[in-house]
Amino acid sequence: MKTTQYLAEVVQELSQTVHLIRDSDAEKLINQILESKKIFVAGAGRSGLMGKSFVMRMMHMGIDAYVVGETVTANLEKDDLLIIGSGSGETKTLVAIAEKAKSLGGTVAAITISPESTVGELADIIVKLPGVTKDQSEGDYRTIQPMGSLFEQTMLLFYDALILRFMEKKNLDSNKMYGKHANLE
Ligand SMILES: O=C([C@H](O)CO)[C@H](O)[C@H](O)COP(=O)(O)O
Repeated sequence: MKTTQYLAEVVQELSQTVHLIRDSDAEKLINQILESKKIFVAGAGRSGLMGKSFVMRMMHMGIDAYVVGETVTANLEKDDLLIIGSGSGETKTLVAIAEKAKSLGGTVAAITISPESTVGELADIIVKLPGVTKDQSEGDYRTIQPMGSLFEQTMLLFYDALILRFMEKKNLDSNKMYGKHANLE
């Protein structure tokens, strides 16, 4: 098959996953972000890369947001929210980070394929995304893509959709947000 035919298949998979996400879950997450003082986003590997792009856009909206593990990341306190993006919900470093956040009195949200996973069990808010886990052992969705690619792509687009919902709620537009874009690049 040609590369563009594969691309069309990927887009087709993504257009189907959209309908399997519950808006009520997304709205709970949005409201919690709006109520929280600081927002932390954690994820490993590719799931972590998607989280980084979400933090960047939150920063553009004026939200006090951090990527867990960066040199300049602030301390998590009681009124803060930790968002963990993990397909499996079993990545060891993320389990430890979720436990630590809970012990500090923070709220934990999980974006995952597996609400019944360890991270899912620790979370106060869960957004279940369709896909299959990286070992392809869990998930109720079939994909032509390797490992957790479908989940990771869905998560990136879900994060971008959350940003649009925020922009609507906070009456922001791209021009206002661009004023906060890095200019030393
Ligand atoms: O990097 C990853 C991998 O390439 C899977 O497709 C994963 O995102 C990383 O290993 C984290 O896994 P999860 O916590 O299960 O998302």
